[in-house]
Amino acid sequence: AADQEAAMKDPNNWAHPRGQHNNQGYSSLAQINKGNIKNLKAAWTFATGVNRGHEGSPVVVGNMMYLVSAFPNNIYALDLNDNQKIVWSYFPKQDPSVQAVLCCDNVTRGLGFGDGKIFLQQNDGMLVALDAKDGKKIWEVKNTDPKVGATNTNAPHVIKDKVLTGCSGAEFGVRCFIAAYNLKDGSLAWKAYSTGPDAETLHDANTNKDNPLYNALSVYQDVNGGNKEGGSFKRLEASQIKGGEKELGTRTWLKPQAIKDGWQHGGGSVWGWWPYDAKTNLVYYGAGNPSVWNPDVRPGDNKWSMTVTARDLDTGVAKWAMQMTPHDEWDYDGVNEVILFDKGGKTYAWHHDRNGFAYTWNANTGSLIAAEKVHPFVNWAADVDLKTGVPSKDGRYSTHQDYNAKGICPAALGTKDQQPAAYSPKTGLMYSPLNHVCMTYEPVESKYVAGQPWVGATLTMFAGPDGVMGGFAAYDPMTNKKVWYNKEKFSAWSGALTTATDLVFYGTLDRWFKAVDAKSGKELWKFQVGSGAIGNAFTYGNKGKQYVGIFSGIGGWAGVAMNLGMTSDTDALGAAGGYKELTKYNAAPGGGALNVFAL
Ligand SMILES: O=C(O)c1cc(C(=O)O)c2c(n1)C(=O)C(=O)c1cc(C(=O)O)[nH]c1-2
Repeated sequence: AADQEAAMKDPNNWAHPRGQHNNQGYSSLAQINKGNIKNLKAAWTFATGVNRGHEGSPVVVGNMMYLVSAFPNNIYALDLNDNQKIVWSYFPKQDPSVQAVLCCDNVTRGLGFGDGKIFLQQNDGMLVALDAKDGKKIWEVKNTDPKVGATNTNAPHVIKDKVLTGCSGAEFGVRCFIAAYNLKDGSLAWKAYSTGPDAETLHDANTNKDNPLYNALSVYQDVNGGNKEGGSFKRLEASQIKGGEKELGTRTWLKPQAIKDGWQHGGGSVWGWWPYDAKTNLVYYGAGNPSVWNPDVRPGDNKWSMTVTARDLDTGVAKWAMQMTPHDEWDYDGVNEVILFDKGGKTYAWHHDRNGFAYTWNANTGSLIAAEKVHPFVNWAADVDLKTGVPSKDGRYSTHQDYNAKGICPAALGTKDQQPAAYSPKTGLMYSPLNHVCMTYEPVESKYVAGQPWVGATLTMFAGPDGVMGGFAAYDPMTNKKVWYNKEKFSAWSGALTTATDLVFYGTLDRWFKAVDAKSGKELWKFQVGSGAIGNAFTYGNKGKQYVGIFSGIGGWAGVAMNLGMTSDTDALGAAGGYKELTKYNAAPGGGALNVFAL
């Protein structure tokens, strides 16, 4: 959309959920710097009145800021030129029962802007276009159906003449997808499923042309019965793999399964942040775990769950797709954001996966340049083969029905979850919030009933070997080697912001909003906000002044147990036990507010 493109050229705006189409979370605003940051003070705050986890960030266009709360997804449009007066508000009517179908708290990750409209993806599946001027509804479409367990938590992404949205529900056996709607009238442009026939995953003869080995029917050999207790999977080497196969979205769901044609309930949720490269017209996104979490009842690689895909924006057809965790045994969703960056005239795509590896691809071809563990505690796999993208699994951490596998690192919520990393073109480094959590994982038998939870595993979580639950680290994306690492008491469940003055901002679950030196990680400033922060740090300019901000409001998977007062170790899929100390830092529940700072 022309107005969105124009807005993104002015660094005073934050017109995209991650600032720009490249998803870097970077701002060229430079008023706040290492010298004066000690003078950074609270400028204004805004309470959303909603006491659940607040993720994402507002969007800012000119003098207007648009923000959305956790369920029921109330929107406020504030005039930054008039003391943040409420110009309009929009309170959608949603059936409260949808809250029971959201797996990991009542979160939403923000709004989209473009074509004079504000786009809201409601938790209940409605995608709504509002007039940015007065909040009047222009169109709405039903994207997902909570009756079958499908919901939405992603921010709508406006790209050219389309708005993209996704699908959550892999804990309910939903067959998820990414969909593109036309900005003008909400008509469907294309929809690409994560599992199923090529005609529905939108793979064609040219998909993975540059890397035919990504199109393998099988990348592991069963050892001692594979899925059976005591069994495991040996990686096939590139020379042993036959590539160029078709229809893998159905053929990698082998039999016998818990449910006939498991791909029809195969998960592959899509709820991250999606970058776009105008040079190639490619949009990138990750798909989540295969349903159900019990791996024994879905033999095979379960494509294209756990996959990063690059699609043509106009047609939706996949240019390339690489599966990161074939035959997932741990819920290592591949949904985490992809970040695009340029180096030496080439564009690369970077992705810190839940499985504990950071991946760098040639953005255009999908060829893998580097894949490394983000932290040495990752133990389920030793390494990743750069030719095939396949990790070598360690049988000691394979999971099997009715067997409680212990000491698996990372835990299901990964070395990073929804919280997006940021890139600085000034330092050439990626900055990633980290979870430092390990788990026990016991797959159990579970029957599919439409609209009911279909998880199929019990887990407990605990701090990793450093004795802390989280951290924050900088990586060189050309090698994925760590440059510096700070420990955090809890997971850093908040998205990062980098600025032209080599500052990196992020929030913590124990209520700090922090700025560190991008070169060294040294802490330069911190402020205590009203509740744990799981939102994304962002910045904007107004009347010559730079502001930085962040939502506070504890929640998400890490905080949902605290919000609901759950205390048994396995509650909230293991988060209740793992994050029980959060109650020492947060008054339950939630506490949604926006916190904004300036010099
Ligand atoms: O499979 C899914 O459909 C699905 C959806 C979501 C979501 O929509 O928030 C999460 C997850 N899975 C998930 O695995 C996960 O770790 C997670 C964390 C969060 C969060 O907001 O903190 N959401 C989700």
